[in-house]
Amino acid sequence: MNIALIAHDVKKEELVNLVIAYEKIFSQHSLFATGSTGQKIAEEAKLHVYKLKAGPLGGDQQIGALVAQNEIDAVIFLRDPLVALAHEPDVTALLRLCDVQCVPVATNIATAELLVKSLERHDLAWRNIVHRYRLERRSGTEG
Ligand SMILES: O=C(CO)COP(=O)(O)O
Repeated sequence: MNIALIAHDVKKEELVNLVIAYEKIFSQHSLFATGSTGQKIAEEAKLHVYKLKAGPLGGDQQIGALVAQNEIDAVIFLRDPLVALAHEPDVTALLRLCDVQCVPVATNIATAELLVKSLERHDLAWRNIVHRYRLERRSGTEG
């Protein structure tokens, strides 16, 4: 599965701790992250992360583009709920696209932990079936 990890500054430590605590599970998936979040996870959790741009410089939108292509299977986005950010529209757009594509998204640590445990139980395997079905339909219409 392709998992997107994003955290605002006050939540970065929390996200890194989650990744370290569930390193065994996260190491079985491909991780994508906005710039500074990805940097911190790579350094502290020692896992490979595909790093996109920093959130305020378009990283949220890049993750959103992957979600729109249905290339992300789950998003953990620990937001700072107490401040308004200059790139708030990007955050809202990303969450909207998750709803459009029915991508599971966790915005706090409690839900994030449930999502990680569901990865372990392969609860998201249905997404592979959907991917395969779409690919087959696409190749069927091309041929
Ligand atoms: O701002 C962010 C998400 O909106 C996070 O971006 P960084 O991971 O680059 O700090």
